[in-house]
Amino acid sequence: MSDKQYDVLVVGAGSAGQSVATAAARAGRSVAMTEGRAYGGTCPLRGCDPKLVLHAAAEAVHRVQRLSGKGFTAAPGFHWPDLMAWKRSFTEPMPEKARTAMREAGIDVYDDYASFVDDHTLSFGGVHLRGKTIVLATGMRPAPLDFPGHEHMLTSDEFLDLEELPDEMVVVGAGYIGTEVAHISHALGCRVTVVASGPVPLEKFDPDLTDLLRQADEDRGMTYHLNSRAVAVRPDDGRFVVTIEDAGGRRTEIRTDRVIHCAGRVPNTDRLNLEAAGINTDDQGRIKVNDQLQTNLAHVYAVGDCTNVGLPLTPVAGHAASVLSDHLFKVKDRPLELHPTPTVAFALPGMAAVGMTAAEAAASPRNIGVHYKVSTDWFHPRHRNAAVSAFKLFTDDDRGVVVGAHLLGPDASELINLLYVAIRQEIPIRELKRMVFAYPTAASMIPSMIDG
Ligand SMILES: NC(=O)c1ccc[n+]([C@@H]2O[C@H](COP(=O)([O-])OP(=O)(O)OC[C@H]3O[C@@H](n4cnc5c(N)ncnc54)[C@H](O)[C@@H]3O)[C@@H](O)[C@H]2O)c1
Repeated sequence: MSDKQYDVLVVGAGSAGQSVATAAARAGRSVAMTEGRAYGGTCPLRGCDPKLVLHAAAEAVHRVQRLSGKGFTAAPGFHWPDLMAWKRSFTEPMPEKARTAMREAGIDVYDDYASFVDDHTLSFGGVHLRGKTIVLATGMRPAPLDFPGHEHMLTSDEFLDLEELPDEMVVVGAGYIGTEVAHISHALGCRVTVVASGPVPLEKFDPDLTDLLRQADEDRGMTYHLNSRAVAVRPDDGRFVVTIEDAGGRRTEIRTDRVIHCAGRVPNTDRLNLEAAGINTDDQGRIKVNDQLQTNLAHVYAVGDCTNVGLPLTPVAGHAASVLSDHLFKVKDRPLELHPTPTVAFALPGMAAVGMTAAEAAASPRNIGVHYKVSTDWFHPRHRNAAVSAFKLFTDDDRGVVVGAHLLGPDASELINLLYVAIRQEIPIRELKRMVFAYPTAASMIPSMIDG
């Protein structure tokens, strides 16, 4: 028996949930939404925004460090608590702002975790609410770990709230989050050891570029333990000892101030009681949806990081939410357009990729050209005395277009967007080579990136 019925129930007030809820309200639907944590979700509170505030500071210091002896005579003074206060000026207003925006849009807002009672009914905030349509946008969180002492580690969320930057830290995991935490912390003065489960950091990026990044990191004093996993953590006189194990089973102990858990994330689906509704998930617990973001139940949709569609990235969630809103509120049906999706790891320097990967190029039956160069001595990186710069482009030589781009170096995070446009719009290579870009910018390297 439900207390009230709505046209649309939205679970999760991150960017995807807010976007669909607002579109529903604008379309005249009655809407209730609920959020178990603070309104706003990962990107503005525990992800992109606070990370970028820290990264901007780290990048500034890093650039000065690279120019030491080339005009700079001293490292800039740096005070972590001031940076945290600056970060909080972004994060702290967000929950109230987001919650108020939802209420002003006419949405009934709740602050609780929702769980299914039956396929049309959710329980939250002490009530049972029935939705004609239900949208799940619950996001992800740091994966629970099971090795002894894992509770002594700080999650990446907690790293973003540290009151003091430790002198030393061990970063467990070298995906996007581990790499970003490691680079930010190292640039700002922390001695960093990275425990990477694979042969390179950032395994989802191009292996040649990730190896170059690792070499540059080691040259400036970061320590990597590759093909290794953290298997235990124990407190030790105000510090911590991490036990790591390599692929051959050899164990090493590392003593450090803080241990940061960057060992993966899981979808927030376990509290939803999906079984009560009979909603299917994949083997990683992500909600299975079709290309209209519909689950196996016709009236239940899911969007964003909690689904099995697209990379767990903010712009992907934003695009999916907009496609779903148009579909649900009958503006128009349009396809998800997620290929290619540009992606950036905010390392120092940045790593970015879009389109065909090396593995896909090797397996492709097409005539694929590979244009790989270490470009550290090209003008743009050299002006900045970058430690490393490199690119790898894949071209479809029958069609004369770029199909994949992989970048490491200063301004990679911006340059990748131009290459995304080139790939998505299938701009002929002969056109790209004729374009006159502003000089000396990162973009001005594009015509020279493709041989021939
Ligand atoms: N800049 C960005 O766009 C950005 C930033 C952060 C996160 N994200 C998104 O969030 C997702 C999650 O990122 P992530 O970095 O948390 O996860 P990830 O899965 O990319 O990396 C986690 C790594 O930790 C390793 N690992 C697991 N247990 C370990 C252990 N005991 N010891 C050592 N290593 C261990 C895993 O093998 C994996 O390589 C990414 O796929 C990305 O899409 C994107």
